[in-house]
Amino acid sequence: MYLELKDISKRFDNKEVVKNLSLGIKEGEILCLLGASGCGKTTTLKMIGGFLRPDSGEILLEGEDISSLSPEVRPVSTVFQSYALFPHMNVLKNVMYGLKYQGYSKKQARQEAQRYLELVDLGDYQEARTAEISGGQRQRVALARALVTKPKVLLLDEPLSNLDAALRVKMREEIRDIQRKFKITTIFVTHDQEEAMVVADRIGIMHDGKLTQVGTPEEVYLRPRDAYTKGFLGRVNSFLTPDNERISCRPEEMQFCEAGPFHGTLVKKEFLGFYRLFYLQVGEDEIVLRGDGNKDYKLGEEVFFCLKK
Ligand SMILES: Nc1ncnc2c1ncn2[C@@H]1O[C@H](COP(=O)(O)OP(=O)(O)OP(=O)(O)O)[C@@H](O)[C@H]1O
Repeated sequence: MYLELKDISKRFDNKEVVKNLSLGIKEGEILCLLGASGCGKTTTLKMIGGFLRPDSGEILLEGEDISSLSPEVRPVSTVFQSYALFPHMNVLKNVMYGLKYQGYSKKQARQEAQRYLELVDLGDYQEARTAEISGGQRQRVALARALVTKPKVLLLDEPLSNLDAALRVKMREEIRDIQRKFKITTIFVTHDQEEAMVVADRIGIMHDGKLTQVGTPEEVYLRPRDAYTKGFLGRVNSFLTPDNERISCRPEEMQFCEAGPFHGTLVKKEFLGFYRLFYLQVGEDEIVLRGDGNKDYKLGEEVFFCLKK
């Protein structure tokens, strides 16, 4: 493995936040760490970036232990949620700043920063102040500043969380394109499962300081190893049959069937264009079924459903 976390742990006060976590990242891949708020994603990323020291365990990059290197000399660049750009500097200076400790002459640093701004399609914005450009452009400046140092690993901590919904969708594709263009080994932290599915080569699901599963988006969604992973990634419908048997399955494994054998009361519905979501109360449980855009049911109606064969 290119980057290896070996049994790393981190505790704050009396709370163990990362617990004997081991993970291997392949060269050139983009791995998403996905998990609910507080599960330890950012702490893990900070240990890889050098901003926190693990209490135990090793971090190996190409076989060498980098755990004791400070962030400035570690061949790892981090883009934080806030981007941490300097508002008093223009775009070019912000990117040049990344090269400050790398022994470049001013002229070389300028040329290199310009080259990277071209690569992220911001060649025309060198003189702009960061306050004058859009959120998506600021994101690309932060990426250029991180990449200009030619790190071996790029760390992205919830990089899209400050953008509005439409821009998030656009930028996640751009990040993916930039990552491919630079073939840079990347770890991307998010709590948004759709974002992880779209961006990642592999996803590591984190829960309570541990990894529950690591695999391709298809593997973790279609073959979740435990109930937490299954419930976290996508939705699980769980309900009691008239024979008191509990059935748990994905919404896409169920359909409306006039003949039953199951039924529930329609309590909520959402029209989403080419499909609708119908929420049914089944005893104490609420489940959701997807119907096509044409077929509608009335609120309060008793509707029948079955499991797909
Ligand atoms: N410097 C610190 N001192 C004390 N506790 C901390 C510190 N940093 C993080 N924690 C705690 O560690 C736990 C994990 O935090 P972390 O930021 O790693 O989670 P996360 O999965 O990234 O969550 P989020 O998605 O909300 O950022 C939380 O309970 C948090 O309060």
